Amino acid sequence: MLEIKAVSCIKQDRCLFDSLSFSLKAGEIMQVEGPNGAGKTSLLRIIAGFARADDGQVLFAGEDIQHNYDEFAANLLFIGHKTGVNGQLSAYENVRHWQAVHGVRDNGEIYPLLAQLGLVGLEDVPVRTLSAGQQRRVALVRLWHNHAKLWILDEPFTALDKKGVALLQQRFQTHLSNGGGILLTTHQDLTAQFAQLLTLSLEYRL
Ligand SMILES: Nc1ncnc2c1ncn2[C@@H]1O[C@H](COP(=O)(O)OP(=O)(O)OP(=O)(O)O)[C@@H](O)[C@H]1O
Repeated sequence: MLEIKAVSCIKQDRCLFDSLSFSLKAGEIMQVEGPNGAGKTSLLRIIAGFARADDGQVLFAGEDIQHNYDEFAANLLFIGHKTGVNGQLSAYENVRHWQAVHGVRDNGEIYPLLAQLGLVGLEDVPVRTLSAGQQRRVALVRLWHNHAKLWILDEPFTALDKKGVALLQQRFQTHLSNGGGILLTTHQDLTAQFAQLLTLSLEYRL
């Protein structure tokens, strides 16, 4: 699915990583770990094509993502630190917006889905008035409403309570068994839930 070939990244004259190579196959989950400032977010942004590597290549389905970025983007779901939720809109309106972007009509699934995510009674208030964990749950609705094969998630468990964490882990399992791939950063220990977890450790380099 994904192949990272000799990727390097330099920020503020500091080499965060150099000649980094690895691959992620369908059905695999990889956790990128390392101390603050090691370059985890920078790596995810390069793989998503939001930033250019100083050297190296990112391939998706055997093709450099820069050659046909639109096709890669159609297969990618990225949720970063900034969750992409519009705080002025309600949860319902946010989901409608994401659907509209993907040309999907309202098929009556939004309210049941928001209920599944524990947002009953909160569907129609501005998202900015919700708690941090509730706002995160709104952002994560996209994981239930998207057909992207590759998920790149920067700290997706942030602010979630135990039930939220379990719900998200369950969703990951379904995605993996459907042949999806997941690349994520998290301080959550996922080894018990994902026997097949791959780990990439970045060191803080001076
Ligand atoms: N756009 C940028 N311009 C300049 N420096 C940057 C930029 N983005 C990141 N950096 C620097 O690159 C380094 C790595 O940042 P990055 O956010 O990738 O780390 P991280 O491992 O995700 O950290 P954290 O665990 O704190 O989220 C930091 O020292 C940061 O200051």
